[in-house]
Amino acid sequence: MTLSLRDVAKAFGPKRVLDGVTLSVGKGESLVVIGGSGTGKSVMLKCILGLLWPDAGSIMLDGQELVGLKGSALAAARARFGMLFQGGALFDSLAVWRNVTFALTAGRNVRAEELRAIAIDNLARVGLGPEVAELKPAALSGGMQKRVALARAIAARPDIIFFDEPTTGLDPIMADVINALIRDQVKALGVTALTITHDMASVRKIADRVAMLHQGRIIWEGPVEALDNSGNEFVDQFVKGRADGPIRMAGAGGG
Ligand SMILES: Nc1ncnc2c1ncn2[C@@H]1O[C@H](COP(=O)(O)OP(=O)(O)OP(=O)(O)O)[C@@H](O)[C@H]1O
Repeated sequence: MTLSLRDVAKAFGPKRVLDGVTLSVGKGESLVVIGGSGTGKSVMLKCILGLLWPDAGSIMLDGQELVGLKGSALAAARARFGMLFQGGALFDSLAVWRNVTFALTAGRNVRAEELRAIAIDNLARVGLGPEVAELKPAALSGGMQKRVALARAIAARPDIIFFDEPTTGLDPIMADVINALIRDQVKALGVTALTITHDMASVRKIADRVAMLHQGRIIWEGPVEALDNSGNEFVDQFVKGRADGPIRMAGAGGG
């Protein structure tokens, strides 16, 4: 599946958050969008998911315009999406296997034993044993919850998966494990992936290609190998995590 944004704009009152975002992700490709806090990464993702409507521009999914879709047409497009949210967003009252297969039951009558088997298969893909299937999310560590959330994101075999800050709240070692699982599963399933993050370790591990959002536009994009020699001073400052440079953050001090 190919996803392409063209001149996408979104403002909240006088505040222009997206100011003409143009970006594509090709079939089977893993694209990571980086950018500082408040640069509009989440707003961009919400526009793609149909949770916000852009003021202008086009978002095409395999040649179909998503902007303006409603009702069953929007639901059909979304059925091709998988998502891993920042907090994992598991349902506390449901056993892990119910969480993993949640999207598979929508409007269909599938036998519990069949769902449990699908859950166990997808849990194995993220390194979790079948005993985890019966537990409630609250009984799991943060790292295990992320694994379950990843199992859920892949269980419906979506055409494209969106990862929203997939390593938030994890220690660096667990973050590396999750990043490796994401990369391996995305490649194994041949799924298209779009990730938003400011975690450079994630970027280096899961990106084929990187795009940087700054002041409402994509100011640089290139293969992950080019990140350290981008020739772009904004990218350079971000990648190296320097307070000093062309990017001025509110509250960061300096001039
Ligand atoms: N519904 C809304 N109404 C008004 N302003 C909004 C709304 N949603 C987002 N914004 C503003 O848009 C800007 C971009 O927010 P967004 O959450 O997309 O940033 P981000 O790049 O995802 O940041 P972070 O990395 O910190 O999550 C912020 O200034 C935010 O306050």
